[in-house]
Amino acid sequence: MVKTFKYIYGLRFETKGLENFQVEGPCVIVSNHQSILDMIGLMEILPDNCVQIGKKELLYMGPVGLIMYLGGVIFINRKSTSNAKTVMSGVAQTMLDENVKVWVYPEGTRNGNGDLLPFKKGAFHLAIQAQVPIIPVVYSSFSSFYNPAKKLFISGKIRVEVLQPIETKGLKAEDVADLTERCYSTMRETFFRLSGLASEANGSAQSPQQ
Ligand SMILES: CCCCCCCCCCCCCCCCC(=O)SCCNC(=O)CCNC(=O)[C@H](O)C(C)(C)COP(=O)(O)OP(=O)(O)OC[C@H]1O[C@@H](n2cnc3c(N)ncnc32)[C@H](O)[C@@H]1OP(=O)(O)O
Ligand SMILES: CCCCCCCC/C=C\CCCCCCCC(=O)OC[C@@H](O)COP(=O)(O)O
Repeated sequence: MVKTFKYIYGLRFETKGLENFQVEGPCVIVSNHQSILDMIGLMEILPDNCVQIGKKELLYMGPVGLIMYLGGVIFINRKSTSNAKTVMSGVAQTMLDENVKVWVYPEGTRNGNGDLLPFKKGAFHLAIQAQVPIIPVVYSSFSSFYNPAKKLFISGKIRVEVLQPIETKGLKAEDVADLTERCYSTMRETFFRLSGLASEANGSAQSPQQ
């Protein structure tokens, strides 16, 4: 149902690389998060047996929270790193036992400023703990058709690219920072390419540590 909202809002999706989802077994999918419109983009390409990590406040959104709960969304408390870590280490085991893919928005919040925020590390810890590949997914910028500050919301096209899986076999906790950085720079480059933006337009690249 959420997927069909694209017709109401006049959104078109142009998707590339869906074959990259055909990995054996579970994986961690990471993607950029600009707005609630991402829920339409999520449903457009959602693979089977895939659950998302969401902030726990969403659980209290009435029927929407209930649907998410029944759909298997994993809720974390972002205000408590230790809670989020505990929940996510349980997820590593479950995804292996039950062969599920986990979708994480590594920016940790919505961000429509025409760039990617530095990535949080949870998704990368999760992939390394479970020793499963990471599949990055990038959605082009919505700014040409959707900008709440300018009261702009017209029809538009979203380019989506599912990138090649990044293996984590043999990586350890000390490799998380490097893995995060690699994913971030690949996704940021892809974001600018898909959005038709020059990377310099938004200042120099920030490393996830900054
Ligand atoms: C009307 C129709 C209705 C229909 C409805 C149906 C709708 C269905 C929709 C589907 C639902 C979709 C839901 C989407 C929801 C989207 C969201 O909510 S996005 C927001 C929530 N998501 C996230 O925040 C995920 C990304 N965040 C992280 O991964 C974070 O790392 C964190 C796990 C939350 C922790 O964050 P924070 O406390 O800010 O800490 P960090 O700086 O990242 O890390 C601190 C420190 O801890 C280390 N660390 C982090 N994780 C781990 C771990 N798992 N194990 C071990 N260590 C970990 C990290 O390395 C840092 O240490 P360092 O020394 O600095 O490296
Ligand atoms: C004018 C725009 C209207 C767009 C409507 C699009 C249709 C939306 C489809 C389904 C609605 C229900 C899904 C609700 C899930 C909300 C997920 C979400 O985007 O949560 C925000 C969270 O990630 C980050 O939170 P913050 O940015 O830190 O706070």
